[in-house]
Amino acid sequence: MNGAEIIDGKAYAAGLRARVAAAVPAFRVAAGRAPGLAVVLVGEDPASQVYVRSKHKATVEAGMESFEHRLPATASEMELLDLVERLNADDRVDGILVQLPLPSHIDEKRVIATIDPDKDVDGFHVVNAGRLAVGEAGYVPCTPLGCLMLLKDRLGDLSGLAAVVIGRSNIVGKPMAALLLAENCTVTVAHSRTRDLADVVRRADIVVAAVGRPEMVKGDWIRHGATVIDVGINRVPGAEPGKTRLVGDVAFAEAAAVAGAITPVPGGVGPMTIAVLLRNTLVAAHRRAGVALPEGAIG
Ligand SMILES: Nc1nc2c(c(=O)[nH]1)N[C@@H](CN(C=O)c1ccc(C(=O)N[C@@H](CCC(=O)O)C(=O)O)cc1)CN2
Repeated sequence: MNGAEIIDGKAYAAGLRARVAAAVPAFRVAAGRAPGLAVVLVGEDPASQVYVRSKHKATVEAGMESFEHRLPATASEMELLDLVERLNADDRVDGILVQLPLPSHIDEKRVIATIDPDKDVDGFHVVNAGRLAVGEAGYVPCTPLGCLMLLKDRLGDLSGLAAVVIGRSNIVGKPMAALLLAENCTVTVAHSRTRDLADVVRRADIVVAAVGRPEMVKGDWIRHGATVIDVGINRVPGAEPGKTRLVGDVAFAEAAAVAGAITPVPGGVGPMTIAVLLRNTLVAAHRRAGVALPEGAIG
């Protein structure tokens, strides 16, 4: 029996995008310009092209200015670094995002390190990772911040809850753990070397799965009533030859039978990524222009 509440990330993301859009006109009046987001795509990765197009559309729909830069897959690291430096110096640009993954000849760390931390709306720069670790205001990576918003929307106060984050990437696992710790959860970060992973997960009130392995987390790993956030987006062969379908890192049907609430894939965490990007860009625009963002404007 499927007993879990299905957490509708698509609906929550639509609400957040509407709140961001509603706050833009007041910023335009106060600053005399729109918030600006620059997105850089290197190469022709099909999924990245879709995400960058969606970011442009969402930015324009929110009333912000979108600066899209596309470089060929053959672009040198130096060309990309020069572009990032130009965006750092451009006053119309509040947020800079370099779409990942980058072609293998480009050093991702070097590119991220070149972005001005105060325009780093992806929250990937070590300065922002450090700010998050010590509880200072900065920019938090969009996917984990989106997960936290969904958790707080369902559970309210997270204090004292046992949370397990499966995966320790710099982009999701580590910032997710820092965010949950800041909410006074007791946090365990599990990974490929964790022993008795199923038992570790069974103790959790909150499970965040971010490993990138299709349906790895089984239903009998989930504690009755737990809240399950599935960050995985894995394309696997579909029922018909030549077709594919998306699945998460959690075996959805099994887990939904025991969980209290669970995010679906698609339609769970994924749509939050772009909504939080707009939220971070709005925050960056206010900070850079020295304009106060009204309390509670974007939740
Ligand atoms: N610089 C960055 N690069 C990448 C990031 C990022 O946050 N910053 N995240 C991902 C890709 N991504 C945004 O860039 C992203 C991934 C997924 C979705 C989404 O809405 N997914 C849908 C399903 C989409 C589909 O059908 O394929 C869902 O889960 O419902 C949005 C954005 C890597 N790169």
